[in-house]
Amino acid sequence: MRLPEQFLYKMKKFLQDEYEAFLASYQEPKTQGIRINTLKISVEEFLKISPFKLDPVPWCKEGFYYQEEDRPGKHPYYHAGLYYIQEPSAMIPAEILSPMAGERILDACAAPGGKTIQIANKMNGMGILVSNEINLNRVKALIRNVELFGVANAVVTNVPAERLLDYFESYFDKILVDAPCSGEGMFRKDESMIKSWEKQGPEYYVPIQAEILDAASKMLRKGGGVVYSTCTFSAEENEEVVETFLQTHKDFQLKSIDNFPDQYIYGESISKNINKYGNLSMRLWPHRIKGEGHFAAYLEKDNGKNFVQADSQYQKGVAVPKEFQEFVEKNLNISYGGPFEMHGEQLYQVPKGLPVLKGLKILRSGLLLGSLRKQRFEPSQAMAMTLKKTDARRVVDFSSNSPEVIKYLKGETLHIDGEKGWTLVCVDGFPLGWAKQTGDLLKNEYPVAWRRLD
Ligand SMILES: C[S@@+](CC[C@H](N)C(=O)[O-])C[C@H]1O[C@@H](n2cnc3c(N)ncnc32)[C@H](O)[C@@H]1O
Repeated sequence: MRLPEQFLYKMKKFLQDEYEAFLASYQEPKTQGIRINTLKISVEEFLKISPFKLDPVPWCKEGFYYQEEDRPGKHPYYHAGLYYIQEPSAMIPAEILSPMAGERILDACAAPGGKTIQIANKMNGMGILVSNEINLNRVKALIRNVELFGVANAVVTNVPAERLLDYFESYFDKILVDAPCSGEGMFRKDESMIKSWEKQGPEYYVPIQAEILDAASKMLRKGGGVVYSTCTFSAEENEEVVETFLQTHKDFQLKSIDNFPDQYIYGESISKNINKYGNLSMRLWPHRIKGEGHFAAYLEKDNGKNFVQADSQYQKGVAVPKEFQEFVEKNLNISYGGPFEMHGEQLYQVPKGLPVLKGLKILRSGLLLGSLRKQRFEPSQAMAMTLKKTDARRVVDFSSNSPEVIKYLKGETLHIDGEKGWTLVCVDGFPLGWAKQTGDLLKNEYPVAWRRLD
């Protein structure tokens, strides 16, 4: 791997006696991890059925390293949303943010969604999660992940994070700014990042990072907190962004990050080499830990106002459509409470307490339940992925090593007898998607875009 000269020069100056160890880390294989999706299964239960040998990630109790030869993305449990594949050091920002059930959280730069899913796990379906991404292609991956991992309380928006300020001033309890960055911590994982760094290095990203962080500061309520994180090593994009922010935002202070062992997080020799904020922020270095590297800092707002909005201004829902009611009565063992919204022919269950979002580019307004077509309700894949096996009246449950499960994931029709109607297809008790039973055929309703090709 050919690392840019200018990058190496800066790292040598920065890391001093740790530089050689840092450089040697590029000879090591990249680290790979999964994080258990606790919206679907507890860590303890997953460990009982795990098809992989797993070693714990020290800073995230749901995170585990897997072995190089394993392919977790191919296993049916991945398609059931039981775990997210995530680089282990990328698990740290959401741990520091520490979102809780019932809070209002913004993930300002969210695609492809690893941290959004982690935040949603911690919120356990309660509260409001706004997941925003500027890039239309990347936001598609974000939506897919929100749906695959069974997140029901996320509103997915597709605007520059700064634009959200028009709608959410002083609204959020916590915000994650996992900022676009020069990606120096990605070189080992993805060599194409080296070329991109050569075109757009730290100086390109600093003003963008500052602007997003400034907008985030105004969307936070009094007493709220923003975690600023990057997957790059340059001090310009990390401690210096934080320092400039604190100089211009006197109502914020850096909160020390506790509960994480410092000796392998930043270390004496490095922190004395950066500004006074170095000691309060967190650095994961690839030569000190098993991970590709990350930066995170928690900025707390000790002033400002709380979001107050008259009830009349809250979004108005629609009455529950009778086609949906009929679907629920015929096919499910559960019921749904509102508020509901219709967008075109799509029916959503929206999280309670959103402000009026007229004019905002929203791609998902909470849980997409399905579509009303020709006076019939068709349930969505997103809905299937939020259900439990026991929630559906008709279920076909395959074992993870049965050939049928792969056939289903490839979109094939299956020859199976059963009671006519919508049927939830599961693997070892975990939903994968819908099928329609007609006579001795199970007609596949797994979305075309999700189907396995191999
Ligand atoms: C480091 S990545 C986010 C990774 C994501 N948090 C995760 O865990 O999967 C940064 C993202 O910010 C997006 N981005 C860049 N500028 C933005 C802006 N002004 N507002 C919102 N998102 C932005 C990029 O397209 C990119 O997807």
